[in-house]
Amino acid sequence: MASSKKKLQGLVAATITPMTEHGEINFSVIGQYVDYLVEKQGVKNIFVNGTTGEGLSLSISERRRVAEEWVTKGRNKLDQVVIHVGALSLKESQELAKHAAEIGADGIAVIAPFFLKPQNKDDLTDFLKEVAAAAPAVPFYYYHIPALTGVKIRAEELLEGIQEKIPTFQGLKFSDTDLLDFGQCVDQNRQRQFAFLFGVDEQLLSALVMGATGAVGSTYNYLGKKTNQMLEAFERKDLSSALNYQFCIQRFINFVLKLGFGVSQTKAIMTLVSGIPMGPPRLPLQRASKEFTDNVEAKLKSLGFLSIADLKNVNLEACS
Ligand SMILES: CC(=O)N[C@H](C=O)[C@@H](O)[C@H](O)[C@H](O)CO
Ligand SMILES: CC(=O)C(=O)O
Repeated sequence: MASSKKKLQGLVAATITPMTEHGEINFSVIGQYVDYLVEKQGVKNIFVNGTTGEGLSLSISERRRVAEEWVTKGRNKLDQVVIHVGALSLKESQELAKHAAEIGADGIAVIAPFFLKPQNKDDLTDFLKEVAAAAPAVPFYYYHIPALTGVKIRAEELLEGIQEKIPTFQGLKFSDTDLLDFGQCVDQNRQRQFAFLFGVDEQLLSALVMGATGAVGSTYNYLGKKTNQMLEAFERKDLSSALNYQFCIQRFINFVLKLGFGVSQTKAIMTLVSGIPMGPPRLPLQRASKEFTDNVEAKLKSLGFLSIADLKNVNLEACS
């Protein structure tokens, strides 16, 4: 087990859950997937069973087995493995939190319950506190993703006094475009050693300026290397290069967003770029179309994200 005390920083890939053509989890490629992230993308942290991993579409027993496989295959290769253990049922969430602790995960994260919803900050804190208490030695992260949960309680408000309620509270994964809220999370907690992990990949540079300490996202599976270049440029205060990288990443994300982008498309893109079969998503999601994949392939090549050796008649707009 990696040390749980060190701060989670840099890029964190939100892992895809690979599936077979029959919709079963394809555990056999997870080892390869770890090596790909580390060796080809320079990404050494992962966020398992979240949005991209279709965590809420898996059964509890599947979620346990997926978490185990990532922890096992990531041993001595990855820096940190964070498991998303959010669920609608507090009991299930606690079971998953306890399990994550048993298998030696480096952190757990929880979204707001999104069917019967918490009405205010105190309701949400009470829920999170009970989950965190099931894994009292594991760093705890709140996963703020209001567009998907429909729970719009501001993160800045939630963070106020949270360490008194949740002693293991370690940070926030902020998947929203409200940079006022994000900035205030950072500003009001400067004395604390929280991790502020931004989750909107196309806007990461703005969040770095606001004080993000790292980022969790789906695109770091295949744009990790490019995004790491942006982080390095930002680190050495070369903002003009950092902006070039961000614009380059934006050109790609903007392109796929217009085509219709979500978890299914992430699976298709990762299959294309890594060569590791991610398989189809699970219902209610439908597999990405062949047309989408073809379009993306051409775009990736024109941006220089994929080899152009076998591509003809492409208008190159490669990013340096
Ligand atoms: C809603 C969603 O899945 N957000 C992801 C993580 O939070 C991001 O990584 C996005 O996929 C990415 O920023 C592209 O919009
Ligand atoms: C993107 C992200 O963080 C997730 O898949 O949960």
